[in-house]
Amino acid sequence: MAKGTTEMEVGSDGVAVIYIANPPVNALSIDVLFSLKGHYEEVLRRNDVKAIVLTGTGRSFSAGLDISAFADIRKHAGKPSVAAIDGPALGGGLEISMVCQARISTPNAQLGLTELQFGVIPGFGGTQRLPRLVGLTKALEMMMLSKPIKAEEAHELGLVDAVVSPNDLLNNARRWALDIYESKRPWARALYKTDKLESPDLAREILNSARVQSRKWAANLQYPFVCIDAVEEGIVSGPQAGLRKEAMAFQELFFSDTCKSLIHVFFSQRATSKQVPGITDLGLMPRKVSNVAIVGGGLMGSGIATALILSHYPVILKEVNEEFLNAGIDRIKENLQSRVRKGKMTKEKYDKTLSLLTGVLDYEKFKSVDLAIEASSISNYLTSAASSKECPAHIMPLLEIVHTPRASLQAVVTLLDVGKKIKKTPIVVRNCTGFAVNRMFFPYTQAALWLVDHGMDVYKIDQACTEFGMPIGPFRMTDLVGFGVALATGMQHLENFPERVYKSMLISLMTEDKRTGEASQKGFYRYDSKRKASPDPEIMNYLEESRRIAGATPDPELLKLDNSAIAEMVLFPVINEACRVLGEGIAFKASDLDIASIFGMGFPPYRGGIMHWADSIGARRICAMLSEWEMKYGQFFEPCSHLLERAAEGLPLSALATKTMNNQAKGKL
Ligand SMILES: C[C@@H](O)CC(=O)SCCNC(=O)CCNC(=O)[C@H](O)C(C)(C)COP(=O)(O)OP(=O)(O)OC[C@H]1O[C@@H](n2cnc3c(N)ncnc32)[C@H](O)[C@@H]1OP(=O)(O)O
Repeated sequence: MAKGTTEMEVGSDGVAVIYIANPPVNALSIDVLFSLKGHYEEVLRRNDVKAIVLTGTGRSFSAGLDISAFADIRKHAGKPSVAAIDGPALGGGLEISMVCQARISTPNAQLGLTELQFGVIPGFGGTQRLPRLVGLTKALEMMMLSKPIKAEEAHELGLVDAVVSPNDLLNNARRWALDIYESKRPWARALYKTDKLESPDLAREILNSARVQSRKWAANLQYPFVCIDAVEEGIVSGPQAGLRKEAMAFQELFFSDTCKSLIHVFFSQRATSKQVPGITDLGLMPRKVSNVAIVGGGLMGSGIATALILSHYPVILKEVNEEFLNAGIDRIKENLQSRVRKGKMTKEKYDKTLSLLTGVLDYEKFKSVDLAIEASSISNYLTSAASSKECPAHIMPLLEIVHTPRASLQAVVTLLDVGKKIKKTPIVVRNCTGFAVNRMFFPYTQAALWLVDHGMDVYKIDQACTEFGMPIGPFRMTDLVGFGVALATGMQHLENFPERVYKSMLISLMTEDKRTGEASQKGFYRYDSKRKASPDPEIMNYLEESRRIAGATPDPELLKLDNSAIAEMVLFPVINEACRVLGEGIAFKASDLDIASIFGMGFPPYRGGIMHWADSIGARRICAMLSEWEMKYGQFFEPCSHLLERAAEGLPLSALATKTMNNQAKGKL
């Protein structure tokens, strides 16, 4: 079935208006592009058509290439085209508008070449036209950051020729197109503009600076550098050469694993709140939430309160006594003041936001709230919103909504809506120790401690994990969260999963000597006053004592492992635990765990998330490696049934195994 099309109407003024019609965002599917090509060929043949306006149906010009398709577009000469832009014009959407001779937009247009968020580069001429319309520096910034700009800035830069009201958009564009047709306005062709381009020497400096910047955030990635190379080719050898380099590079990148992974993340992130079986498919609508009450003003509660008042929700914060309440309010003030210090918030906005907060010591005002969130340990009668304890809730992009048996489905649907409104990515999980993120990643530190007790170097393990793409290694992370949290979390898991907790004494030994992580300026690393971490030779004493207590002897085989193999030995147990979380029904779908791993633990998005990455390796290989390690080193590595079943059947980890399907059919699950 065709996915989208273009529609055309020719007015008595001789202007053909072509509408891109592929709701909801007018993505450029193959059907749309072929239809667009057909309409352009038709208007070039028609004598009653003097000029063309290209626009989108609904409130979107176009969100760019339909990222499940690949297409090509040819430039059209002969009759002037003007793009009439309302809403997003992103990726290929902006690119086809730059092929037009002019662009008219409404004030709420968003214009950007956002392809790098999918691991590709602009493929419809954007690497050549955007620099020539807005200058090299701004063009590189927009492409590297995948960050759209608003109409006003686009107009100042010359990307948009006029900004008009939505009601005047089409008529303005028609008039503009006719003016070009009647030679009252220039026939502009962005591809050959040069007035915005910097001098060759300055351009070379700008391009190299972009490469240096990209190395800081994209050390493991190729596509940002491929984009810069395509831009440079056009500057050095001319726009046609640049187009050729861009087209070849785009095709190669579009079929890469990185692109597939990033597209998977894009759709999975949107699916976390839309496809929750047994919850979002019941026709329940989110209740209107005008104000929220929070029980508990600790790190979690004050973070949630901060996120809510930043999104303009009035919040009632309840604590057990004046001291705790003031402490909670002070945490929230500090969270806001930090934004003021960083220039993200004005003093006026600070005052206005803080005025939304009311502190109470009883439940009297709870009678008038629409939503209550418990962020302490009082009960599971309410919907408990928790995220990884290592990061304040207003910073954490992930919101784990714990669907306890007593939490109403209505409350969950409403919290999903509130979660998105406070700019979080919500996932629904069932209740268990550590919910999804902390449970899945508990083995991250455990496996690392096991490797260290068997002779491996602490800093080599961290380096192997950061080379894999994790933001920080397990030991640097343990220093960051603090040994108190690490020990408390360890106790929780030991109580609930004793058969698969590795009992290392290393952290306890260090804690006895007041080595408790970054806060004490020494843990696995030593920290200077600016929190810069350096390896600390003093930990050797603790390592030797820990190895002695563990009765572990250094394994020569382990010490030969390269960094890629070390990362697998740390992360395959994480995959194993993720499979348990999925198999036990704690998580509703594998893609939710992908999003949880990325947004909750910084798992590299360009690998698609923990389960997507696991499926790129295959259940069979992961199972075989874990089984081999279990034979050699013990139960910590024992593959779970979810993994074993899929390995046996050669299924992806996200698939329902035959046994599971049969059990469900018998009502056993
Ligand atoms: C030719 C080359 O240059 C390559 C390209 O063009 S690559 C594509 C570049 N495009 C983008 O980066 C834009 C991606 N989309 C967005 O940023 C946002 O969707 C939006 C700003 C356009 C709209 O945001 P919002 O209003 O929040 O709505 P959603 O994000 O939820 O999107 C609504 C549904 O549309 C689907 N969708 C969005 N963009 C695309 C796309 N490019 N291709 C296919 N589908 C797209 C999205 O998944 C939502 O679908 P759902 O089923 O409703 O969940």
